Amino acid sequence: MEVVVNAATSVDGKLSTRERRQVRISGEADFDRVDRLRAAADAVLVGVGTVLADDPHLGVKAEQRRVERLRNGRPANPARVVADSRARTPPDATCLNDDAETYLLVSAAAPEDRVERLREAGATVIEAGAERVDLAAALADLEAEGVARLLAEGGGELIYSLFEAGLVDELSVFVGSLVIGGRDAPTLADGEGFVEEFPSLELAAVERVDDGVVLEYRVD
Ligand SMILES: NC(=O)c1ccc[n+]([C@@H]2O[C@H](COP(=O)([O-])OP(=O)(O)OC[C@H]3O[C@@H](n4cnc5c(N)ncnc54)[C@H](OP(=O)(O)O)[C@@H]3O)[C@@H](O)[C@H]2O)c1
Ligand SMILES: Nc1nc(=O)c(N)c(NC[C@H](O)[C@H](O)[C@H](O)COP(=O)(O)O)[nH]1
Repeated sequence: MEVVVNAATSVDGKLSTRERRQVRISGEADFDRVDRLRAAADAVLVGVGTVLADDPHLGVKAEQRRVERLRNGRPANPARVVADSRARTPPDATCLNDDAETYLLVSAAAPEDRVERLREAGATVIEAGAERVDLAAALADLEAEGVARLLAEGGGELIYSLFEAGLVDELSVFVGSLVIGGRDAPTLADGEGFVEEFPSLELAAVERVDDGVVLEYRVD
Protein backbone atom coordinates (compact mmCIF):
# COMPACT_ATOMS: atom_id res chain seq x y z
CA MET A 1 0.00 0.00 0.00
CA GLU A 2 1.15 3.53 -0.87
CA VAL A 3 0.48 5.93 2.02
CA VAL A 4 0.40 9.63 1.16
CA VAL A 5 0.06 12.22 3.94
CA ASN A 6 -1.30 15.67 3.06
CA ALA A 7 -2.06 18.61 5.34
CA ALA A 8 -2.04 22.39 5.49
CA THR A 9 -0.19 24.32 8.17
CA SER A 10 0.40 27.90 9.14
CA VAL A 11 3.98 29.22 8.86
CA ASP A 12 4.41 28.25 12.51
CA GLY A 13 3.38 24.66 11.74
CA LYS A 14 -0.11 24.64 13.22
CA LEU A 15 -2.99 22.65 11.76
CA SER A 16 -5.70 24.67 13.57
CA THR A 17 -6.27 26.78 16.69
CA ARG A 18 -5.64 25.78 20.30
CA GLU A 19 -9.44 25.27 20.54
CA ARG A 20 -9.05 22.83 17.61
CA ARG A 21 -11.39 25.03 15.58
CA GLN A 22 -10.97 24.34 11.84
CA VAL A 23 -8.98 27.07 10.06
CA ARG A 24 -9.19 27.54 6.29
CA ILE A 25 -5.43 27.62 5.63
CA SER A 26 -5.53 26.42 2.02
CA GLY A 27 -6.75 28.64 -0.78
CA GLU A 28 -8.86 27.58 -3.75
CA ALA A 29 -5.96 26.20 -5.79
CA ASP A 30 -4.64 24.15 -2.90
CA PHE A 31 -8.06 22.69 -2.07
CA ASP A 32 -8.24 21.75 -5.76
CA ARG A 33 -4.85 20.02 -5.41
CA VAL A 34 -6.24 18.10 -2.40
CA ASP A 35 -9.28 17.15 -4.46
CA ARG A 36 -6.94 15.68 -7.12
CA LEU A 37 -5.13 13.71 -4.39
CA ARG A 38 -8.47 12.36 -3.13
CA ALA A 39 -9.54 11.41 -6.66
CA ALA A 40 -6.30 9.44 -7.09
CA ALA A 41 -6.76 7.58 -3.79
CA ASP A 42 -8.70 4.41 -2.96
CA ALA A 43 -9.37 5.70 0.56
CA VAL A 44 -8.98 8.83 2.73
CA LEU A 45 -7.92 8.40 6.37
CA VAL A 46 -8.39 10.78 9.29
CA GLY A 47 -8.27 10.45 13.08
CA VAL A 48 -11.41 10.67 15.19
CA GLY A 49 -10.09 13.98 16.53
CA THR A 50 -10.59 15.49 13.06
CA VAL A 51 -14.06 13.95 12.76
CA LEU A 52 -15.10 15.44 16.11
CA ALA A 53 -13.60 18.86 15.29
CA ASP A 54 -14.46 19.28 11.59
CA ASP A 55 -17.18 16.70 10.73
CA PRO A 56 -15.52 16.28 7.30
CA HIS A 57 -17.10 14.68 4.21
CA LEU A 58 -13.79 13.60 2.65
CA GLY A 59 -15.27 13.11 -0.82
CA VAL A 60 -14.14 14.30 -4.27
CA LYS A 61 -15.69 17.72 -4.89
CA ALA A 62 -15.14 18.09 -8.65
CA GLU A 63 -17.91 16.25 -10.51
CA GLN A 64 -15.61 15.71 -13.51
CA ARG A 65 -13.21 13.77 -11.30
CA ARG A 66 -16.01 11.60 -9.90
CA VAL A 67 -17.19 10.88 -13.48
CA GLU A 68 -13.63 9.98 -14.45
CA ARG A 69 -13.40 7.54 -11.51
CA LEU A 70 -16.69 5.91 -12.51
CA ARG A 71 -15.49 5.68 -16.12
CA ASN A 72 -12.44 3.77 -14.80
CA GLY A 73 -14.65 1.34 -12.91
CA ARG A 74 -13.91 2.91 -9.49
CA PRO A 75 -16.50 4.22 -7.02
CA ALA A 76 -17.27 7.93 -7.49
CA ASN A 77 -15.66 8.71 -4.13
CA PRO A 78 -12.76 7.03 -2.33
CA ALA A 79 -13.69 5.15 0.83
CA ARG A 80 -13.43 7.06 4.11
CA VAL A 81 -11.43 5.61 7.00
CA VAL A 82 -11.51 6.83 10.61
CA ALA A 83 -8.97 5.75 13.23
CA ASP A 84 -11.20 5.58 16.30
CA SER A 85 -10.02 3.20 19.04
CA ARG A 86 -13.14 3.58 21.20
CA ALA A 87 -15.77 4.18 18.50
CA ARG A 88 -16.32 7.84 19.47
CA THR A 89 -17.46 8.80 15.95
CA PRO A 90 -21.04 10.20 16.14
CA PRO A 91 -23.48 7.92 14.25
CA ASP A 92 -24.73 10.98 12.33
CA ALA A 93 -21.21 12.06 11.25
CA THR A 94 -21.07 13.32 7.65
CA CYS A 95 -18.34 10.78 6.82
CA LEU A 96 -20.90 8.01 7.45
CA ASN A 97 -23.36 9.20 4.80
CA ASP A 98 -24.10 7.17 1.66
CA ASP A 99 -21.74 9.06 -0.66
CA ALA A 100 -18.96 6.51 -0.11
CA GLU A 101 -18.01 3.41 1.84
CA THR A 102 -16.68 4.08 5.36
CA TYR A 103 -14.26 1.94 7.38
CA LEU A 104 -13.99 2.42 11.12
CA LEU A 105 -10.70 1.30 12.64
CA VAL A 106 -11.30 0.39 16.31
CA SER A 107 -9.34 -1.36 19.08
CA ALA A 108 -10.46 -4.23 21.32
CA ALA A 109 -11.27 -1.58 23.95
CA ALA A 110 -14.15 -0.14 21.91
CA PRO A 111 -17.53 -0.58 23.67
CA GLU A 112 -19.55 -3.16 21.70
CA ASP A 113 -22.77 -1.11 21.83
CA ARG A 114 -21.06 1.89 20.17
CA VAL A 115 -19.46 -0.32 17.55
CA GLU A 116 -22.84 -1.89 16.80
CA ARG A 117 -24.48 1.54 16.43
CA LEU A 118 -21.81 2.60 13.93
CA ARG A 119 -22.21 -0.65 11.99
CA GLU A 120 -25.94 0.11 11.78
CA ALA A 121 -25.01 3.61 10.56
CA GLY A 122 -23.21 1.92 7.64
CA ALA A 123 -19.60 1.61 8.79
CA THR A 124 -17.44 -1.44 8.03
CA VAL A 125 -15.57 -2.08 11.26
CA ILE A 126 -11.95 -3.28 11.37
CA GLU A 127 -10.58 -4.18 14.81
CA ALA A 128 -6.81 -3.94 15.32
CA GLY A 129 -4.91 -3.33 18.57
CA ALA A 130 -5.71 -3.75 22.26
CA GLU A 131 -6.07 -0.16 23.58
CA ARG A 132 -5.30 2.00 20.56
CA VAL A 133 -5.68 1.22 16.86
CA ASP A 134 -2.66 -0.74 15.60
CA LEU A 135 -2.23 1.19 12.34
CA ALA A 136 0.12 -1.30 10.66
CA ALA A 137 -2.31 -4.20 11.23
CA ALA A 138 -5.36 -2.09 10.30
CA LEU A 139 -3.74 -0.88 7.06
CA ALA A 140 -2.85 -4.48 6.17
CA ASP A 141 -6.55 -5.36 6.54
CA LEU A 142 -7.49 -2.36 4.40
CA GLU A 143 -5.02 -3.50 1.74
CA ALA A 144 -6.72 -6.92 1.77
CA GLU A 145 -9.96 -5.00 1.09
CA GLY A 146 -8.38 -3.56 -2.08
CA VAL A 147 -6.99 -0.24 -0.83
CA ALA A 148 -3.71 0.22 -2.72
CA ARG A 149 -3.35 4.01 -2.34
CA LEU A 150 -4.31 5.66 0.97
CA LEU A 151 -4.44 9.44 1.49
CA ALA A 152 -4.08 10.48 5.17
CA GLU A 153 -5.36 14.00 5.89
CA GLY A 154 -4.54 14.29 9.60
CA GLY A 155 -4.71 15.45 12.27
CA GLY A 156 -1.43 15.74 14.13
CA GLU A 157 -1.84 12.75 16.46
CA LEU A 158 -2.58 10.40 13.58
CA ILE A 159 0.18 11.76 11.32
CA TYR A 160 2.75 11.29 14.09
CA SER A 161 1.67 7.68 14.63
CA LEU A 162 1.86 6.94 10.89
CA PHE A 163 5.46 8.20 10.83
CA GLU A 164 6.27 6.40 14.08
CA ALA A 165 5.04 3.12 12.55
CA GLY A 166 7.13 3.74 9.41
CA LEU A 167 4.01 3.68 7.22
CA VAL A 168 4.40 6.95 5.27
CA ASP A 169 5.69 6.95 1.66
CA GLU A 170 4.94 10.54 0.60
CA LEU A 171 4.24 13.79 2.44
CA SER A 172 2.87 17.01 0.99
CA VAL A 173 2.33 20.13 3.08
CA PHE A 174 0.72 23.41 2.07
CA VAL A 175 2.28 26.17 4.20
CA GLY A 176 -0.10 29.10 4.30
CA SER A 177 0.99 32.69 4.95
CA LEU A 178 -0.44 33.07 8.46
CA VAL A 179 0.66 32.58 12.07
CA ILE A 180 -1.79 30.67 14.30
CA GLY A 181 0.39 30.31 17.40
CA GLY A 182 -0.47 28.56 20.64
CA ARG A 183 1.58 25.94 22.51
CA ASP A 184 -1.51 23.74 22.66
CA ALA A 185 -2.54 24.14 19.03
CA PRO A 186 -2.22 20.91 16.99
CA THR A 187 0.80 20.70 14.71
CA LEU A 188 1.63 18.56 11.67
CA ALA A 189 2.96 15.74 13.87
CA ASP A 190 2.09 15.70 17.58
CA GLY A 191 2.10 12.48 19.66
CA GLU A 192 5.15 11.78 21.88
CA GLY A 193 7.60 13.20 19.36
CA PHE A 194 10.88 11.72 18.11
CA VAL A 195 13.91 12.27 20.34
CA GLU A 196 16.77 10.64 18.48
CA GLU A 197 15.94 8.95 15.20
CA PHE A 198 13.91 11.30 13.02
CA PRO A 199 12.07 10.15 9.88
CA SER A 200 14.24 11.28 7.01
CA LEU A 201 12.57 12.98 4.10
CA GLU A 202 13.78 13.76 0.59
CA LEU A 203 12.52 17.09 -0.73
CA ALA A 204 10.96 16.25 -4.11
CA ALA A 205 9.26 19.54 -5.12
CA VAL A 206 8.55 23.12 -4.00
CA GLU A 207 5.71 25.07 -5.63
CA ARG A 208 4.07 28.40 -4.94
CA VAL A 209 0.27 27.87 -4.71
CA ASP A 210 -2.28 30.53 -3.74
CA ASP A 211 -0.45 32.77 -1.24
CA GLY A 212 1.57 29.90 0.15
CA VAL A 213 3.92 27.10 -0.84
CA VAL A 214 3.51 23.35 -1.31
CA LEU A 215 6.39 21.17 -0.14
CA GLU A 216 6.46 17.60 -1.43
CA TYR A 217 8.64 14.92 0.15
CA ARG A 218 9.41 11.27 -0.42
CA VAL A 219 9.98 9.43 2.84
CA ASP A 220 13.13 7.28 2.87
N1 LIG B 1 -4.90 21.83 8.47
C1 LIG B 1 -5.08 20.56 8.15
O1 LIG B 1 -4.62 20.09 7.09
C2 LIG B 1 -5.80 19.65 9.11
C3 LIG B 1 -6.01 18.32 8.77
C4 LIG B 1 -6.68 17.50 9.68
C5 LIG B 1 -7.09 18.00 10.91
N2 LIG B 1 -6.85 19.30 11.18
C6 LIG B 1 -7.19 19.84 12.53
O2 LIG B 1 -6.50 19.04 13.49
C7 LIG B 1 -7.29 18.89 14.67
C8 LIG B 1 -7.45 17.40 14.95
O3 LIG B 1 -6.19 16.83 15.12
P1 LIG B 1 -5.90 15.85 16.36
O4 LIG B 1 -4.45 15.57 16.38
O5 LIG B 1 -6.57 16.37 17.57
O6 LIG B 1 -6.75 14.56 15.97
P2 LIG B 1 -6.56 13.37 14.93
O7 LIG B 1 -5.13 13.09 14.66
O8 LIG B 1 -7.47 13.62 13.78
O9 LIG B 1 -7.19 12.16 15.78
C9 LIG B 1 -6.48 11.75 16.92
C10 LIG B 1 -7.25 10.65 17.58
O10 LIG B 1 -7.25 9.50 16.72
C11 LIG B 1 -7.38 8.35 17.51
N3 LIG B 1 -6.44 7.31 17.14
C12 LIG B 1 -6.76 6.01 16.97
N4 LIG B 1 -5.68 5.27 16.70
C13 LIG B 1 -4.62 6.12 16.72
C14 LIG B 1 -3.22 5.94 16.57
N5 LIG B 1 -2.68 4.73 16.31
N6 LIG B 1 -2.44 7.04 16.68
C15 LIG B 1 -2.97 8.26 16.91
N7 LIG B 1 -4.29 8.51 17.07
C16 LIG B 1 -5.11 7.44 17.00
C17 LIG B 1 -7.07 8.77 18.99
O11 LIG B 1 -8.28 8.76 19.69
P3 LIG B 1 -8.71 7.35 20.36
O12 LIG B 1 -7.57 6.88 21.19
O13 LIG B 1 -9.98 7.63 21.09
O14 LIG B 1 -8.95 6.47 19.20
C18 LIG B 1 -6.56 10.18 18.85
O15 LIG B 1 -6.92 11.01 19.94
C19 LIG B 1 -8.61 19.59 14.40
O16 LIG B 1 -8.56 20.86 14.99
C20 LIG B 1 -8.66 19.72 12.87
O17 LIG B 1 -9.36 20.88 12.47
C21 LIG B 1 -6.25 20.13 10.33
N1 LIG C 1 -5.83 20.73 2.96
C1 LIG C 1 -6.42 21.34 3.99
N2 LIG C 1 -6.38 22.71 4.06
C2 LIG C 1 -6.98 23.36 5.10
O1 LIG C 1 -6.94 24.60 5.14
C3 LIG C 1 -7.66 22.61 6.10
N3 LIG C 1 -8.28 23.25 7.13
C4 LIG C 1 -7.68 21.21 5.98
N4 LIG C 1 -8.34 20.48 6.88
C5 LIG C 1 -8.37 19.05 6.68
C6 LIG C 1 -9.47 18.40 7.41
O2 LIG C 1 -9.36 17.04 7.28
C7 LIG C 1 -10.84 18.85 6.99
O3 LIG C 1 -11.64 18.23 7.89
C8 LIG C 1 -11.19 18.43 5.59
O4 LIG C 1 -10.47 19.15 4.67
C9 LIG C 1 -12.67 18.73 5.31
O5 LIG C 1 -13.00 17.98 4.24
P1 LIG C 1 -14.40 18.20 3.46
O6 LIG C 1 -14.23 19.53 2.79
O7 LIG C 1 -15.48 18.19 4.49
O8 LIG C 1 -14.46 17.06 2.50
N5 LIG C 1 -7.06 20.60 4.94
